[in-house]
Amino acid sequence: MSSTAPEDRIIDGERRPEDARVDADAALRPKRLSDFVGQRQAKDNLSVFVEAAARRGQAMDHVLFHGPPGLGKTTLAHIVANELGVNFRATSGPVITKAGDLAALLTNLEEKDVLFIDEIHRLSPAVEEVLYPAMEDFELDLMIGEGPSARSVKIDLPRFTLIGATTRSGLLSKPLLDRFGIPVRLDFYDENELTQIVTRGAGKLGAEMAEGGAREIARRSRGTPRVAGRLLRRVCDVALVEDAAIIDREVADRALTRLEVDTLGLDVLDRRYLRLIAEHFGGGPVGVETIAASLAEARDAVEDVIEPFLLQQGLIQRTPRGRLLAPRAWTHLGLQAPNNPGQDLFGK
Ligand SMILES: Nc1ncnc2c1ncn2[C@@H]1O[C@H](COP(=O)(O)OP(=O)(O)OP(=O)(O)O)[C@@H](O)[C@H]1O
Ligand SMILES: [Mg+2]
Repeated sequence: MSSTAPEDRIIDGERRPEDARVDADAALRPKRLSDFVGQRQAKDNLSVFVEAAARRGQAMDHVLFHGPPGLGKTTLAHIVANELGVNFRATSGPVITKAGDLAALLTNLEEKDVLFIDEIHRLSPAVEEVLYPAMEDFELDLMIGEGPSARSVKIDLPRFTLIGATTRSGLLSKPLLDRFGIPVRLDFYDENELTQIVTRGAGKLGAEMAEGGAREIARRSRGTPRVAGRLLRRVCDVALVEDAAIIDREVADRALTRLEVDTLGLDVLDRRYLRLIAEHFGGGPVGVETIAASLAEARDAVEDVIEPFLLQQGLIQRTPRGRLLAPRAWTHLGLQAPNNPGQDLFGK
């Protein structure tokens, strides 16, 4: 059995080094809310808050973007700063190791600026402590010195907007969560939205794309724009080598099949996950620890990278006793479900 590390998968939404160029590519990344496809509710809300802030002439309330990787959290953070017409300063949870690092960032902000903290669930508790009064009262409480001579000083900060992003909002402490006035959850995109994104992306890459080709790529992109962008580039490569003048459904299908991305957008690792539960655990329920160990993957990777899409697609279910294969997964694998499927479904 070939072992595909999560970071090697073409269809995982997680950011990879090769994406850096494209993610950061100013031409590909939508810059205005109106260019941003999908996430209708998030966009509607944000546009109201942006306008209200502009009318009041004040900093916008703090925003938390949460949801699976590659759905547009960083993109939206840039867009918000852009729409507000303010500076965008970016950092990330693991980079801020000391309270002083955060203090330095905060004191360098200008009035109404956006401070973006990616992977905000990875802030250390000591750094979080500094963040609370900064978010709430725009004050910095710093301890200077150590031991008996230590004293605390308060520094006023400009009113700023903190934008946090996380794939794991469950790991955020309650006090931190409570300080975000505008929590925004991003969800997987539907096929039409991704078709639009692929079509637009093909235009920017200068590729001839038929509607059927765009739709085929969209269908197999796991509801994730980053995956759509990645598949698009690979399909374009194949089309180039094949001398295909236009990318239609057949060209896209051939290319994606060659990349082992199946009709639901599942790859080798997803199918291994599903087969494992089907063939070794009779369809489940089986605990996530057991699954992770059997796949030789980290539990985090299983929960954050593999499962969200399988759950969203109704291929698996989460029960108190573990993961259970849904009827759709049996059909997709071309396997017969056991006679008493789902006997645990009703919490017996
Ligand atoms: N709605 C969208 N329309 C067009 N392109 C999009 C959209 N959302 C995301 N993208 C593109 O998908 C890629 C990933 O987006 P982004 O980096 O914002 O995701 P993310 O949610 O921050 O991911 P991560 O959790 O890994 O940080 C980028 O190339 C971005 O341009
Ligand atoms: Mg991001």
